[in-house]
Order: sequence, then structure tokens, then C-alpha cells
Amino acid sequence: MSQTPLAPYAERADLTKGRRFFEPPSRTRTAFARDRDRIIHATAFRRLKEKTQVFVAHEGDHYRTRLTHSLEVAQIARSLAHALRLDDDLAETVALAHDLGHPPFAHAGEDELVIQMTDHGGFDHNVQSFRVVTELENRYPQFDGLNLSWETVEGVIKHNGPVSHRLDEPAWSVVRPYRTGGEAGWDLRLGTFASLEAQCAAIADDIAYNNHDVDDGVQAGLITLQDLDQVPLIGPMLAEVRRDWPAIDDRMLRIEAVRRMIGVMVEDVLAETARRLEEDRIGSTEDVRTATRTMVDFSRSMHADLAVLRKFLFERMYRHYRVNRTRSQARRVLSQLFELFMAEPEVMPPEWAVPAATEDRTQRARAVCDYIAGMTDRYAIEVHQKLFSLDLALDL
Ligand SMILES: Nc1nc2c(ncn2[C@H]2C[C@H](O)[C@@H](COP(=O)(O)OP(=O)(O)OP(=O)(O)O)O2)c(=O)[nH]1
Repeated sequence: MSQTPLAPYAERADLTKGRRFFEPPSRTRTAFARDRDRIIHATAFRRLKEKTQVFVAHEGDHYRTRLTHSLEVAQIARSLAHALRLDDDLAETVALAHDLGHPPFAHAGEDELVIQMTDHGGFDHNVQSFRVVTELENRYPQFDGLNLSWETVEGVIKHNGPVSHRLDEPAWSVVRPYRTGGEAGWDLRLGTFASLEAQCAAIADDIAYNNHDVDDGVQAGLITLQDLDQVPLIGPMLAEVRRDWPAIDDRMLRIEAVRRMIGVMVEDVLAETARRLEEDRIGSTEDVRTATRTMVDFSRSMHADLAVLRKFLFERMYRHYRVNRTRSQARRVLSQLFELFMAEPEVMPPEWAVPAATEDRTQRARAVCDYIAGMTDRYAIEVHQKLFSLDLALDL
């Protein structure tokens, strides 16, 4: 963006730990910018356009999908990184990749896959994002996955912080080869913190969804502006906008209040992060990794307010009966597809039917799970309709 020199604790693309499979550097792009471009060209990225954020993707053109959510996260991550004098390409790249592993119908879909995979190694959307970029995307003749830089892959797998404590959970076992001595030949140093750029992407996720869910929830009529008056963060913001613009209509009031709330959260993160970097005397990328806490974070009071806002959104929006009805349908679609594919793997396309054609039920379940997890909402509904309708004229 600008030529401001990077901070000493910023990642540097010219000092990257490199890619798993050697490739000569690009003449025109840094390693992290090239990673971003690979993600944008990935099939899993395009499919985010029809994956649920809160509303199933076809419910309305104006609601967020996982794709527009990822773009908003990337924008906020980039702003944070730039203000902190970090590598904004890396922050953007990790943000764009962070939700690649979400199954159709997002959390409802994940809840169902977790149940279906209980005896077969489990399911976790963050691990699935990691598998998409390291293994499942198939668009290069030389390797599986996208062969991204170490720092990008690290950011994807550490979306929720260091992961060493979770390696015994079956869902996380696929990450094992990526630790010291692992056969992947790469040590992602799973027990340490990720780069500050990846931490920017992670907090940008929280900023983005808490804000856009308020926006979408009001637009959808699940919550009202009056409901929000008593909720921390957004309530004071609504009052402030009404004071500044007494004649403002509800639509503009909602948009302006959400815009200001994003700004307040970003400023809070920047101030808290600067404070922590100084307090913990962070002077290098190694200091970031071996620190005793996350550096890019909200202040204590923002955490407290956000907890109340999250609880409100959870109870009033994510568990609204109208959303619950769709969740219920979505889970049935996925459970019925899963059971059918386990019994008749030959009805899946060959790239999934072949690995599923085994007596090893765990191996079969993983192929079924990967096929389903890669589906968009629309495709899952279409396949379900085709396979469970008795109308043989339905073509797919
Ligand atoms: N936590 C949660 N979020 C839901 C649910 N249904 C819909 N959502 C929406 C609300 C947010 O827009 C978004 C939060 O999910 P994300 O996957 O982005 O973040 P989360 O913190 O759950 O997971 P992550 O940080 O990716 O490990 O999903 C639900 O049942 N639980």
C-alpha cells in the first residue's frame, strides 16, 4: 500500500521459510501476495459464495455469505496490519483462507459432520481449511494443495491460537506430520503463537462477524434497533448517531451505527496491541511466537462488552426459530446424504467414489466427509433433491 517500513516484528516475505515443494520465486509478486492469488483462484474460495454465514446463501441477495464475510475480514485484517506496520499481504492472505473448510450450511453443517464423523476421526472446519490448502485443492500438476508459504499455512492452522493442546483429538491428528520430526518435513511449531499478521486476521474475523451479523439480523427482521438499544457497543453507537443526525431513518441509522462500531473495535485492537507489544518488549517475529499471550487482541473492557453482544446475537439471532428451522432442514440434508454415500459410495463422482470404495469405514467416511464438506449450500440441496426424489427425470 504505502512504503512505510515494516516493524521489526513484522513477517518479511523475502525471509519466508518457504514452500513445502520448492518453486522459484515470482518475478513480480512477493511470496505472500502470490499465496493470496492462489487462494483467490482456488475452487474452494469460489464456493464460499454459496455457503451460509448465518442465512442459507439463497435466502436473500443482501445477506453475507462466507465469501463476502471473508472479503470483509480481509479488509479489516489488512487495515490492522497496515496500521501496525506489518505485512498486509500476509494478513489479507490468511483472512481469505480462514473459512475455506466450512461445510455447506456452516455451523449447522459442521454440527452434523461432527456427529457423522464421531467414530471416524472427527471434523473441525479449521482443520478442514488446513486440509484444503495443503491437500484437497487439486489444480497444480506438481503437488496436491496450493503449496503456500510456511507463514500462510501456519496462520491458517493457528486461527484460534497455538494448537499443541488439541493434537490428541482425532480431528486434529492430520496436523501431526507438520510438527517437529513429522514426515511432512515441515515443523509448523504448533505450540507457539502465529505471526502478528495471522493474529490480525483472527481478530478481524471477530470484528467482521459481530458487526455484519447485527446488520444482517436487523435487515432480516430477526432483531430490531430497539432491541439493540440496551446492548453494549451497538446501543451507545445508535444513541450517538441519533444525536448527530436527529432526522435519520432506520436504514441509515443501522448502517452508520455498524460502521462506527467497526471503527471503535479496530481502534481498541490497535491501542491494546501497541500496549502489549511494548509491555512484553516484543522486538522480533521470534518474540511473537514465544510470547506468553496473544499480542493482537481486544482490551479487557471490549472483551466484556463483546461477550454480552455475542450472547445476545446467539440467543436472538443464531437460535431464532426461523434460523433454527433452516438449521434443522440443513442437518437432515447432510445426514441423509452422508448415510446414503456410506451405503452406496458409487453414487458419488469418481474422485470421491474411488477412495470411498474400501471396506475400511474410516477411510470411506473421510472421502464422504470431504465430498460433502466441499459442497455449496445450493449443490447439497440439489444433490439431495436428485437422490431422494423419486422423479427419475431430475437431471444432475
Ligand atoms: N458460533 C456460532 N456461530 C454461528 C452459529 N450459527 C451461525 N453462526 C455464525 C455467526 C458468525 O457469523 C459466524 C461465526 O462462525 P466462524 O466460523 O466465523 O467463527 P467461530 O468463532 O465460530 O469459529 P472459528 O473462529 O472459525 O474457529 O457463524 C452457531 O450456531 N454458532
